[in-house]
Amino acid sequence: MELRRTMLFMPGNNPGMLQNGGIFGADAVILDLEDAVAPGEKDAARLLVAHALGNVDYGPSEKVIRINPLETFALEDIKMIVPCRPDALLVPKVESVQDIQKVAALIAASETPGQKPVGIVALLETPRGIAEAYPIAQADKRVVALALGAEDYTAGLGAKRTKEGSEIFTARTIVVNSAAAAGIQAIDTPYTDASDRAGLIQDTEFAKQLGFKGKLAINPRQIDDIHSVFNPTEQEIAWAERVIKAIRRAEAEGSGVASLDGKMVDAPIANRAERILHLARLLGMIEEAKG
Ligand SMILES: CC(C)(COP(=O)(O)OP(=O)(O)OC[C@H]1O[C@@H](n2cnc3c(N)ncnc32)[C@H](O)[C@@H]1OP(=O)(O)O)[C@@H](O)C(=O)NCCC(=O)NCCSC(=O)C[C@@](O)(CC(=O)O)C(=O)O
Ligand SMILES: [Mg+2]
Repeated sequence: MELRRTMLFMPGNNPGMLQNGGIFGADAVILDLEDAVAPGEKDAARLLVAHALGNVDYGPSEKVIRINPLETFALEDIKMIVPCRPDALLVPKVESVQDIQKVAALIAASETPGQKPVGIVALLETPRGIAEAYPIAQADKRVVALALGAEDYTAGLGAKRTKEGSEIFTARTIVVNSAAAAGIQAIDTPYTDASDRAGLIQDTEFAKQLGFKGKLAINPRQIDDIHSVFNPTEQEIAWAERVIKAIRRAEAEGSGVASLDGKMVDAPIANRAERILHLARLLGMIEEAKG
C-alpha cells in the first residue's frame, strides 16, 4: 500500500505553488481543480495542471488531481487529466456507489493503452457521503482511500466547526471503519489553521489514534509535523520487535499466546506490531531482515 501520511493541496491556478509542490516531501501532492479554483478560471487551471503533470518533477510524491464534482466539470477534467498519467483522482463530494462507478467508467474511457490504472480517492464531505461510506469504499477496485472533508461536511450538517472537533467525531469513526472494512486507507480532514502547530499536532495525534493513516495538508509547514505523528517512534518499533519475538517463541512451543512484561500478547497484538514494523520498513527506519 502507498504511504499517504500527507497529501498536500495546491491550487491548480497557482503556477508558483504547482512548480514548487514537489520539494516539500509530501507523500502525495493534490493539484486542485475544485474549490481552490474560481468557476471562471477552471479552463485555465485545467491546462496549467495538465502542463504541470507533464513537466514538473514531483519526485516520489504520488500525483493526485482533485477534479470537480460530476454535475459540474468532472467530464472535462477527466478527459484532459487522465491521459497525463496522474496516479489518482481525488473525487469531491462523493455520495453514492453510482458516483464512483460513473467516474471509474470515465477514467477507463480516457486511459491510454499501457497506462498504470488511475486510482480514486473518494472525498466524503456531505452527510449523505458519510452515510454511504462503506458502499462507496468498496464500489470499485480503483478506490484506494477514503478522505474526510470536514469543512463542507459540517456546513452540510449545520454544525458549528470547533478546534477540538467533537462535531466530526462520528464522521471520523465512520470513515475509518468503512475504509478498514474495505481494506483501504482513511485520510483525515485538513487542519485549516496553518499557523497553529500545537493544534495541528494534537488533531493529527487524535486522527492517528482513531485509525487514520494520513491527513490532508494545505501548507508545506504542516508536512513534517504530520509525518512525525504518523511515523512509528523508536519505542513503538522496539516494542513491536519484542512482541514478534515473544509470539514466535510461543508459537514454537505450540501456543498462540505469550506474556511480555506481564501483559498478554496474542494474534491481534502481533498484527498491530506487524503493522508498525511494516511502516518502519517502508520508511527505511529498520531493515528488511529485522522484522
Ligand atoms: C493556507 C494558505 C492560504 C496560507 O498562505 P500563506 O501565505 O500564509 O502561506 P505561507 O506559509 O506564508 O507560504 C510560504 C511559501 O509556501 C508556499 N506555499 C504555501 N502553501 C502552499 C501549498 N499548499 N503548496 C505549495 N506551496 C505552498 C507559498 O507560495 C510560499 O512560497 P514562497 O512565496 O516561494 O515563499 C496557503 O498555504 C494555501 O493557499 N494553501 C492551499 C489552500 C488550498 O489548496 N485549499 C483548498 C484545498 S483544502 C479543501 O478544499 C478541503 C476541503 O475539501 C475540506 C472540506 O471540505 O472540509 C474543503 O472544501 O475545505
Ligand atoms: Mg470541500
